[in-house]
Amino acid sequence: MKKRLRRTMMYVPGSNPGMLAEAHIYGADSLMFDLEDSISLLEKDSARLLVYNAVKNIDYGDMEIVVRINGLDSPYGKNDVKAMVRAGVDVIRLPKTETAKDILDVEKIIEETEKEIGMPVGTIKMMAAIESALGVINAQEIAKASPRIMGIAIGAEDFVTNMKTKRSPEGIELLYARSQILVAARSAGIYALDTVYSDINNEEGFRREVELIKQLGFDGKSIINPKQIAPVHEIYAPTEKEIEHSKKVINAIEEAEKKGLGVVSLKGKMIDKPIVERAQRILELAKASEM
Ligand SMILES: CC(=O)SCCNC(=O)CCNC(=O)[C@H](O)C(C)(C)COP(=O)(O)OP(=O)(O)OC[C@H]1O[C@@H](n2cnc3c(N)ncnc32)[C@H](O)[C@@H]1OP(=O)(O)O
Ligand SMILES: O=C([O-])CC(=O)C(=O)O
Ligand SMILES: [Mg+2]
Repeated sequence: MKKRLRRTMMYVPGSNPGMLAEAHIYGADSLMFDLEDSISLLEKDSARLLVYNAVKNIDYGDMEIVVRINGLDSPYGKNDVKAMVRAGVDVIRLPKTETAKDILDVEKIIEETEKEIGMPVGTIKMMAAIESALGVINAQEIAKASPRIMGIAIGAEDFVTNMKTKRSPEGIELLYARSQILVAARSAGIYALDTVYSDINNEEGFRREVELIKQLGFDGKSIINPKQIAPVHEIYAPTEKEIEHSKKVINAIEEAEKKGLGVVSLKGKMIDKPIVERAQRILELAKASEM
């Protein structure tokens, strides 16, 4: 699977033609067209058609196109899946995923549609949003349910509702779910995406949350507004100091390897395999951030 940066995945309501037409100009890493909770029941069918036409006709370039479908327990889910495979989206995101079976049921329709239109089976990737206690408990089986799954995400608004609480600035109510989702994603070797921050004018609060989720280990965040792109990219970018240090680590280990050593010290600190891996990741992120 192509390695991508997924620091920002921006929701775009599928019912808004203006936003669908312009969403790619702001520079998010991925766009996520929504057919689920931002769309009223009256607009479900027209939004599906709008998103289908947008994906078919607008040149989004290299940008990753994700579509959040409605669940198969709704009257819209099956048609959403079929239309989005036909449109040729990169990723179908299933909301409110609770079990591996939820994934397999959607995958079956994806595969049938791929075969119908002569698309190689496996082309369309999947993503699961985990938004309930049951989903969190089953995070590991969800993450491993299919080789199509490129990542899992937490959906905190639904999750806190299910948990009979609400979101706080510190996010203590999300710590267990975030950690569980991260561990599940890492154990499956896939991406982990954090949830939306709804207060779009509170930049300070947003930045605090982004610092927290970066430190926990998330690859990035679902966002809802172009204003949220720059702070995330800025916070995820490695500092000059980190880049310089990482280069020294790589040089030191290369020198050590020439001498047949697996561990060396750099300015009195031990350098071995995990530290080298971290340095490599920082340099990859720096390259991708065009630093
Ligand atoms: C719990 C959940 O399920 S969350 C996921 C579902 N929610 C969503 O998808 C909501 C996505 N976000 C939005 O619809 C909007 O950002 C809103 C309604 C929250 C705020 O909208 P606005 O008040 O218009 O925001 P703002 O004034 O910052 O917009 C500035 C520009 O960015 C555009 N824009 C704003 N949000 C988006 C977006 N998500 N995607 C694309 N373009 C956007 C606006 O159209 C506007 O463009 P213009 O200057 O050409 O007119
Ligand atoms: O994906 C998200 O973060 C938005 C969402 O559905 C939720 O929070 O319930
Ligand atoms: Mg939700």
